[in-house]
Amino acid sequence: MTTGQEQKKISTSARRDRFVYQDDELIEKPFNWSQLGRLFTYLKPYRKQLLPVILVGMILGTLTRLAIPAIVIMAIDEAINPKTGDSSVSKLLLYAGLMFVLYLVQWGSNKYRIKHTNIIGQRVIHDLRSHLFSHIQTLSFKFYDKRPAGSVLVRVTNDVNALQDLFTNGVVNLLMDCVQLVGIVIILLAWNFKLGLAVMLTVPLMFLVSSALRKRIRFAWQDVRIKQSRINSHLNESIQGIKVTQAYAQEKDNIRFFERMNMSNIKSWNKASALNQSFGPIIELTSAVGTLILFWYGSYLIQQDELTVGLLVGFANYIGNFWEPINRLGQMYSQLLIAMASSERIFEYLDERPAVGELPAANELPDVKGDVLFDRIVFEYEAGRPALKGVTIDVKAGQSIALVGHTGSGKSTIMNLLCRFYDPVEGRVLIDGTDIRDVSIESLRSQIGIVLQDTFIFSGTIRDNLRFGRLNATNDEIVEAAKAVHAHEFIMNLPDGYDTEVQERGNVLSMGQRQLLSFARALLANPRILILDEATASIDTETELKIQKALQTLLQGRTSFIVAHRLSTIRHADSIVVLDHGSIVEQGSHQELIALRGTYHGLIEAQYRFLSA
Ligand SMILES: Nc1ncnc2c1ncn2[C@@H]1O[C@H](COP(=O)(O)OP(=O)(O)OP(=O)(O)O)[C@@H](O)[C@H]1O
Repeated sequence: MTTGQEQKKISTSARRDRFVYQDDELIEKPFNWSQLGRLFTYLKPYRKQLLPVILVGMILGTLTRLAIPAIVIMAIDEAINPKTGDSSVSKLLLYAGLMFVLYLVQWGSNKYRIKHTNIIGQRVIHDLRSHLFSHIQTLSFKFYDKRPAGSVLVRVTNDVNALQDLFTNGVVNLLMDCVQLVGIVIILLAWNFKLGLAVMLTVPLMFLVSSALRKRIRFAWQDVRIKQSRINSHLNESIQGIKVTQAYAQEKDNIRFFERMNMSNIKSWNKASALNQSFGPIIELTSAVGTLILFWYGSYLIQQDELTVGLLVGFANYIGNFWEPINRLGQMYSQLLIAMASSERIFEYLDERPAVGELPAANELPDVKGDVLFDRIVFEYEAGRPALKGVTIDVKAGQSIALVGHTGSGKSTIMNLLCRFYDPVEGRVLIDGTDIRDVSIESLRSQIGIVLQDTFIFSGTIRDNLRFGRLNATNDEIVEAAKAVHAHEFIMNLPDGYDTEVQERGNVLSMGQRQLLSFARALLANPRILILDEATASIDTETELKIQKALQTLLQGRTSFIVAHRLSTIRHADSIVVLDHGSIVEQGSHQELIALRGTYHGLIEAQYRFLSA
């Protein structure tokens, strides 16, 4: 089946399913040598450590391995069955002693090689994983918008792991086997050209047969990676969405879906593994034919006096050593194919540039006063679907601006642009007259505090989570910030107060408590510009009243943007911007907009009707 057909099959079957994971597709590319070269650049920092491994482990190991059959030949032809003179026990003992020393050297060099290639290999894997992780940390929201978290996870874990074998012993074994093969070929041809050529007749035949297999093996392993990636994506989603799944009693359906994915993964793995194993019999067959030729033609040459018995035994010995590396090279090739499939996926991420880039000469944004201008902003997440259509908002330092409008009208998008999570397609965002694209992202974001709709609580203590706002905040400052937003009380009621451990996403905390924590976090950061996105949506009326006061302190002297559905919370804003389908339809104070009796008035009325219904 062609790759195109396979791709089509995968995407149509995915579309029929309830969950769709389509980010990974089979990639049809020829074996990519430059990619292999790129992979090996990770070995560069370890050149110095590699040199002794190559010299001692590889060359010494290979030389001794090649020398042993030569000693056997000498022992037979000179000590056991010499053409002239009698057999000699002392000579035999000498050769036996020599062989013992060679075996000892071989054992030592192997031990040294295995130990050091493992150490270097693990370091390379560590470097690659760190590089990948730090790279994806810098990628923009746009990158994450398109990919399920599980799929990103697989690349940093499974795909990097898949390179482990290659780097721990693969590379060195590959080189050793190549050197050994070349050595054997030269020795055999030099000893007896005709016999050497005859026993190697089967090699081209073997390559011909196995090359047909290679492409299929590469695709098969790529397919396995894709299946695993989908399993991880689904697993991640299932864990994140377990509450919704259980609330809608969809567990059985989820289990069935997972089972199908799991089964399909096994099938792919079995297929790839079977293809892999088909290398073995090909090698065995060619090896058997080669040995047959050796003894048949070899005995003929002995009869013709062109070969000694010792040389025939030596040939047999070398031939055994000849197929062994070829067999390993075959396995190594499969290993290489697995590694190529994974590295393709790793490099795809490493080549991804942040959609929001930084100019090479980006300056630090100086301490800001807080003037913000959104200047004729046009923005679209996906080409052709504008989320903002020419929005201009002029905010003076210290003002509070409320953004209201129907769901999907573009409120959060405006805030995303202020933080440079995305860049506008047209127009610019200025802070104190400076285009935010001209300054470093870190200096920009460090001066903006955000309380997002989805408050993320990291694994760690409450104190650590608060300190996320400002890493060098003292314990007293943390408590002060928590008190200011009325979080102190509930924190002190937790089993270990500020030292209570919370888990990822803060499951032990209520939504309201999580929001209070993120208020305190923002307060600690003490930014000149503050964004509260739906900040009060999950807080009960009593708590809301409490924090209204705290918010006033929090907002004082800062430029603030409040995105809120609860219109009661934004009454006191200096200006209210009403958005509709990505455009500003009204702007003014609460009183002015009420008097206008337009969209804002309609929103207030609707909310009032809803509350009193
Ligand atoms: N990551 C995204 N990728 C593609 N489209 C998006 C993305 N985020 C938002 N949109 C689209 O952009 C438009 C504006 O979304 P935005 O989140 O700014 O609305 P909002 O006014 O904040 O809505 P809400 O009040 O529901 O939070 C919507 O049509 C939405 O579907």
